Amino acid sequence: MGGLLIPHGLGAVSQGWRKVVIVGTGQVGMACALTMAVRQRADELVLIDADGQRAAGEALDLSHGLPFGEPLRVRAGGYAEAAGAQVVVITAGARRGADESRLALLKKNAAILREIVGALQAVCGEAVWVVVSNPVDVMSYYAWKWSGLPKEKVVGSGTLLDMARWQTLLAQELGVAASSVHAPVLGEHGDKAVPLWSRVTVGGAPWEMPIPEQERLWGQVLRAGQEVIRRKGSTSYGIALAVDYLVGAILGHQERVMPVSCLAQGYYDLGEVYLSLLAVVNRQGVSRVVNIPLNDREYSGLQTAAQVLQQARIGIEA
Ligand SMILES: NC(=O)c1ccc[n+]([C@@H]2O[C@H](COP(=O)([O-])OP(=O)(O)OC[C@H]3O[C@@H](n4cnc5c(N)ncnc54)[C@H](O)[C@@H]3O)[C@@H](O)[C@H]2O)c1
Repeated sequence: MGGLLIPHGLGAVSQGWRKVVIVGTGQVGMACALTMAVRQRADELVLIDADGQRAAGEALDLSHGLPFGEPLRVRAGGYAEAAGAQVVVITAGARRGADESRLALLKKNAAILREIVGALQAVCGEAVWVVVSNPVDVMSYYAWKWSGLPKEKVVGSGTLLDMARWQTLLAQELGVAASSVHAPVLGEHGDKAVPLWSRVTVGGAPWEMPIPEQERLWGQVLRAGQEVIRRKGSTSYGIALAVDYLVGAILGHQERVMPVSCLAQGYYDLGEVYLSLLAVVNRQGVSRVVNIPLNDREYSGLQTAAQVLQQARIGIEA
C-alpha cells in the first residue's frame, strides 16, 4: 500500500491538529469520511484499506471537493501514515446480507481485525479506537483484548445507531423533531438491544406507550437495518452520522453522554464483555459509565445480551 499524498495547500501541522484515521474505505468508512469532512471534524483524514487502489481513489475523489469546504488534508496510505492520530475508526470487514445476523460475520471479521490490531498497535497506541465493524460489540472486545490498550481507549459505536433509529421512529409517530426525543438503548447492537422504555422523554417530559404499541415500534427498529440492506445492499449514512457524533465528542473533549459499546465489567453484575452502556465520552474515550438504575425487564435484557455476546466468542482465540 503506497502512500498517496493529495496536495492540500495547508502548512505545517499546528498545535491542536486533529488527525483521524479510517481503516476500511468501503460504504461505511467513506460515509464516515465524507461526514467528517463536511462537518469539519478533522484537519487530516488518513484512509487505509487492504485494497490500496480503492483507498487512493476515494482519497482523490474526496479531495476534489476540498475547494468547497474548510482546509482538510486527505490522503490514502499505509499504517505508517496513521502515526500521531487522535482517533482511529475501524470499519473494515465483511458486511451482512439482508437475512444474515451480524454475529454470523464474526469469524471472518475477527481474522481481519486481528491483522488490523497488529498493524495499528505499533503506530496508534495513543489514539482512541472507535470500532464500527460488525458484530461491533464482539469486535470491540477483541480490539481491546488484542491491543492491550486501556479499556477507556477502545469504544464501539454500539447501540448509537439503534438509538437513532428508535428516536427517528418515535419522532415520526409523534410528529416532532427527532432531536427532541431521547430514547436510550443499551445492550447489543442487534437483536439483543435493550430499549429503555422507562427513560423515554419527549422535550424532557416522560413519555409512555401501551406495551403492544411498544412492541410494534421496537420490532420496526430491529428490522430497520435489514430493510435498508434489502433495498440498497448496505447501511451507511445513519452509522456515519453516529460515528461522526462520537468522534466529535472525543476530539472536542465534549463529555457527551451516549450509549456506546464499552467494557461492562463492574456494572449491572456483568462480566468481561463489551456492550452498550450509557457513557460519558471525551478525549480519553469512555471517561466513565453512567450507572443509571434499571427496571427488572431492562436489567434482565442486559444479562441476556451479555450471555449471547460471550457465547459468540467461543472458538475465537482471546
Ligand atoms: N456498527 C454499526 O452500526 C454498523 C453499521 C453498518 C455497517 N457496519 C459494519 O461495517 C463494516 C463495513 O461495512 P461496509 O458496508 O463499509 O462494507 P464494504 O464491503 O463496503 O467495505 C469494507 C472494506 O473493508 C476493507 N477491508 C477488508 N479487509 C481489510 C483489511 N484486512 N484491512 C483493511 N481493510 C480491509 C475492504 O477492502 C472494503 O473496502 C461491516 O462489518 C458492516 O457490518 C456496522
